[in-house]
Amino acid sequence: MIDGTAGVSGHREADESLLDDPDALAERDPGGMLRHTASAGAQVRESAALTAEANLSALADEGRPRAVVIAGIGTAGRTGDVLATVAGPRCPVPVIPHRSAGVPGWVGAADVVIAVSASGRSPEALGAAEAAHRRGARLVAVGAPDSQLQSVAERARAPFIPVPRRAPARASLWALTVPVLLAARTLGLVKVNEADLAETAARLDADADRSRPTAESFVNPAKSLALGLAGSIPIVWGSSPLATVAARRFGDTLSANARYPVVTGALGEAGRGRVGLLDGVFGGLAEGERDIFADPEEADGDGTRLRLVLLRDGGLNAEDDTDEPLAVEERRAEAVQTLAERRGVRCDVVVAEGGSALERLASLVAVPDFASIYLAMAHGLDPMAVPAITEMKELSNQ
Ligand SMILES: O=P(O)(O)OC[C@H]1O[C@@H](O)[C@@H](O)[C@@H](O)[C@@H]1O
Repeated sequence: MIDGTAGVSGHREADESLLDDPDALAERDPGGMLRHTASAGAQVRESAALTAEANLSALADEGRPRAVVIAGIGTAGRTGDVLATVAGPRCPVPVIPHRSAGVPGWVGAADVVIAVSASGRSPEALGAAEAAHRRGARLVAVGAPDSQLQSVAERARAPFIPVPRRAPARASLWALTVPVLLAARTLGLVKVNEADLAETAARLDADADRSRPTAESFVNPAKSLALGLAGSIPIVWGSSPLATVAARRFGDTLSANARYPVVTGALGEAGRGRVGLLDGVFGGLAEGERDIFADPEEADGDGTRLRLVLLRDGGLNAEDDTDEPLAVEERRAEAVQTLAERRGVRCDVVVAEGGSALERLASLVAVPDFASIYLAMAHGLDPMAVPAITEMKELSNQ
């Protein structure tokens, strides 16, 4: 056990046996990150109900906006990426996630700003809500009830969707995402229907069940993904725009929960650049030097290696002429798997399931979310405590 300078303690080598010991898991997760993450399906249902109560109909009175800006940081910011991908390339107006304070200079009365903050107090979301109001843009706010964000929304006479704060922002992705999607639906920008929401919630429940702490590693997809990643540098690539949102989300949770460095991105882009990582000192070069007769279970003392996680969409974009043809995405995914295999870089593949874009996204997010928590716990790290983020906020006075 090592004690870090910030009071975080853990061990460098992952201890596999911890993951199959429910008491040890409970002890290492005092804040209940596993429980919060397992509530994803419930978050979808609850947020759908809360959004219905908030009555967004006035939002549509002025018709279709020129553009929609989703303002927020961290997980709140990811909701903008989710909306952009679910709206897809056929969306009639630009959907623009915005992560810095204020709003882009061009935002005006013809636009809609959706300000999102789990705590209801991030300077980015508050600044955007205030700027939207000043400029006469339509505003929708999503976040903690009785927060500063709610006050700004009330002052602006803008709809506010209260999302109860039960967990850290990163374990509230679904609670924050659903109001954003439903606001966009009211504006006529996405086709998310009640069945899509119900099926997405059911998918999240089923994946939470497969990933539950009492399911042992050999049948638990999240535990086996975590153990595969242990001690490696994860490279997470998404085969499509939708899968890339899931890849970036896995980057967020691997960094914050497991405190692993991680490279994430779109496979299309990586294939023209970052795929070169597979040849480097953490990739093919390291694998080439490995003694093929060595016991793979032996402690991995001879260097850190890459581990590729490929999130494959295989979605329903065949008829979508403005999106990349499915066949290209599929060929690229096969190609990178071959490349990794030739270099001895191990690769995990998660394949999306489900009919709607939202459900497919859920199927690529759920198991990796749990894996990031199990990876933290295999190292004896409390997945909830993030002293570096708190310290950063204090030092930068935010
Ligand atoms: O959603 P809010 O509360 O604005 O927080 C936005 C982000 O803030 C950061 O400091 C972290 O806490 C992130 O996990 C979070 O997503």
